Amino acid sequence: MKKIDVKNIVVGFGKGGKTLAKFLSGKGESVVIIEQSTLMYGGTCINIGCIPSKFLIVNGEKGLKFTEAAEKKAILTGNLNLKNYHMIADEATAEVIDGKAKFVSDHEIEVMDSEGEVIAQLIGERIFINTGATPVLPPIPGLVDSRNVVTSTELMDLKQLPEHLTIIGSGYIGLEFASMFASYGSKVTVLDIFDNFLPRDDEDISKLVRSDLESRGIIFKLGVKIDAITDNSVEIINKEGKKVSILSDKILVATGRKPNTAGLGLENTNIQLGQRGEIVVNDKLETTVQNVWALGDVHGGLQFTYTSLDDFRIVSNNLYGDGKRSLSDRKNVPTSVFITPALSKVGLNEKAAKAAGIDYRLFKLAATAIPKSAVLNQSKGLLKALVDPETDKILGITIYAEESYETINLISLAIEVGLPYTLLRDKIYTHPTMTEALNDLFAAKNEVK
Ligand SMILES: Cc1cc2nc3c(=O)[nH]c(=O)nc-3n(C[C@H](O)[C@H](O)[C@H](O)COP(=O)(O)OP(=O)(O)OC[C@H]3O[C@@H](n4cnc5c(N)ncnc54)[C@H](O)[C@@H]3O)c2cc1C
Ligand SMILES: NC(=O)c1ccc[n+]([C@@H]2O[C@H](COP(=O)([O-])OP(=O)(O)OC[C@H]3O[C@@H](n4cnc5c(N)ncnc54)[C@H](O)[C@@H]3O)[C@@H](O)[C@H]2O)c1
Repeated sequence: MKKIDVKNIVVGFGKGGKTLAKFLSGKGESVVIIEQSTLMYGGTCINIGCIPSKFLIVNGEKGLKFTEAAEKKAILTGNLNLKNYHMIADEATAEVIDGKAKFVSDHEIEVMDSEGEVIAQLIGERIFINTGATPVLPPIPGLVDSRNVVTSTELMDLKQLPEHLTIIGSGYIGLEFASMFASYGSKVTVLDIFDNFLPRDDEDISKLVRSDLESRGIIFKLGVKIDAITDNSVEIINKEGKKVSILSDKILVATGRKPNTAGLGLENTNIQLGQRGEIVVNDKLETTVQNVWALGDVHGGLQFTYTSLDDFRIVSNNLYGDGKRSLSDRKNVPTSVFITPALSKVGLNEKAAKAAGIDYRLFKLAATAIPKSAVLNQSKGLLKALVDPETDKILGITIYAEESYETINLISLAIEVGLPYTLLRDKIYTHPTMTEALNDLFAAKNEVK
């Protein structure tokens, strides 16, 4: 068994952790990164999250057969996994240890192999926890016993397209996978305990998204109680109190992801957990134990690859920069749900502005007015922007339109630096692009009075 005394231990090969491991080894410091699964070098995003799901979404839209797309996806993730492994393992002062990490005290960690055998004992001057999140499995009778219940990870690895896919949860994963599998030809039903579809979006946007998804054959049953799951059906009680059985050859559970701290041995430390099992951190991502930090999904809050990457910026800035970067700087984080077309947002929408009592001017444009929509043969969608009546600064935007996942980053920057909307309205953009919609969106004729 190895005994290692090292300056830096990174627990989990996630986005924030691997970027930090590379950064620290680049400074010539000793770093050990511990990863429990060889299939997960590089973390959730590249192996079982963003990249494979977006690859399948894009290829479904292009009309590829599911089995062919799934095979190509496996090659892509395999290559990325290997590249990520070498990115750290090839560094002179870094080492990758395969196994599950468990704290035995504040700065001591044991690593176990798949049989639970301890294969290494480590003492780290600094420890960075980056263990991500795992799917929440609601206590629905039959859920754990059904042979056909899957998480997003297993669903993406199927060899055959399910004929009837039922999805429990209408959040990010639920909607992206509904859109994806509808493209491949599955009959998709989406269930949610809440009746309120896309509860944080403006009503005109959420109604439009729902009717567009329904027009592609996706069935929504919202505000339902899921009574039981069998091998081939989901039994629900609908809003009218009637029992309904939904034929399903696969059932995707997409009811949220919780911080992954199970088995990490935090009970052997002074690292505090919050009410939802998240590692409690301060504004600089320090845990309640000195020289132990937490990055990414495991500390609660937003669950995105790009926020985990930003956690790396906070930690590295505090270790080696001016120490000024913190979680409170994280404002106007853009988001995109990769349905077809994509739903992207940054800053305030009408709902949030009204709730906060913030005055706004509203601009609205149907995506059909954008020339590039015709080029892409996708004219569905709606753009809404809120502007401060006093300063002309943009308060927020919702873009439900093709390629909004690109355009949103420009608006996020405009909000960050406080540009007036007139600058975006009058800027020269290349043509034909979805971004040039900003010329039109902010035109006087599109202000809603
Ligand atoms: C299907 C899906 C699609 C998604 N799509 C997007 C998207 O389009 N855009 C986006 O920004 N986000 C997306 N996300 C969310 C995003 O993937 C996560 O927020 C992000 O990957 C979290 O990264 P992380 O740094 O917290 O850790 P992770 O990347 O989750 O890495 C944690 C690592 O720690 C390892 N680990 C856990 N416990 C231990 C232990 N005890 N010992 C050793 N190793 C351990 C795990 O095996 C894992 O490799 C998606 C997620 C899913 C599931
Ligand atoms: N494009 C992206 O950036 C992207 C894509 C996928 C995932 N993600 C990240 O992954 C996280 C997890 O995604 P998710 O979709 O699992 O969670 P989510 O929180 O986005 O949605 C969960 C949904 O499940 C519903 N739900 C909860 N319990 C239920 C129950 N018992 N029965 C029926 N419905 C129930 C909720 O009402 C909600 O609509 C997201 O929050 C997001 O941060 C991001």
